Amino acid sequence: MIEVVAAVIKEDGLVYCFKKGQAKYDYLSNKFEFPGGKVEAGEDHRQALRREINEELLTDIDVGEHLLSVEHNYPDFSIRLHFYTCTILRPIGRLTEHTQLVELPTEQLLELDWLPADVPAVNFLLKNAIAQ
Ligand SMILES: Nc1nc2c([nH]c(=O)n2[C@@H]2O[C@H](COP(=O)(O)OP(=O)(O)OP(=O)(O)O)[C@@H](O)[C@H]2O)c(=O)[nH]1
Repeated sequence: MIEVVAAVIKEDGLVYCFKKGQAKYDYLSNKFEFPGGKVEAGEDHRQALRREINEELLTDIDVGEHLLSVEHNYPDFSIRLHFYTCTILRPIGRLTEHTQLVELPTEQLLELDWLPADVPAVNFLLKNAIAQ
């Protein structure tokens, strides 16, 4: 099981959604996801998330509360994906790994084509937004 961390960044009521480019497997390519990546040996989740955001968005974040964790089996590998709310500390420098950034109100998130493992997280955000 691969441990992966992902950042749910919300700014002025909008959620930051990132489109992947071409990936190793077609079923991962060009889908939307939350920025982040694999936890490396010796790192805790928050360290991993800050490192990944430094690399992918060329900026810094504060990692806030843990939202949920989900397990997903892709045809070729399995991940455990941990979502955290994050606050961005300065503007995004540049996208080094994604082809597009879309900022959407929570209610519109399901309009995007998400990685399958992210759909439970999007539903969680929706449910919480409605509950507020
Ligand atoms: N960062 C991130 N990865 C996700 C999400 N949902 C999801 O299924 N994943 C998958 O979890 C793995 C994350 O590892 P990674 O981001 O370090 O992957 P990588 O750079 O090696 O990319 P690659 O495996 O496509 O070459 C990828 O296989 C990615 O497709 C998500 O919301 N954020």
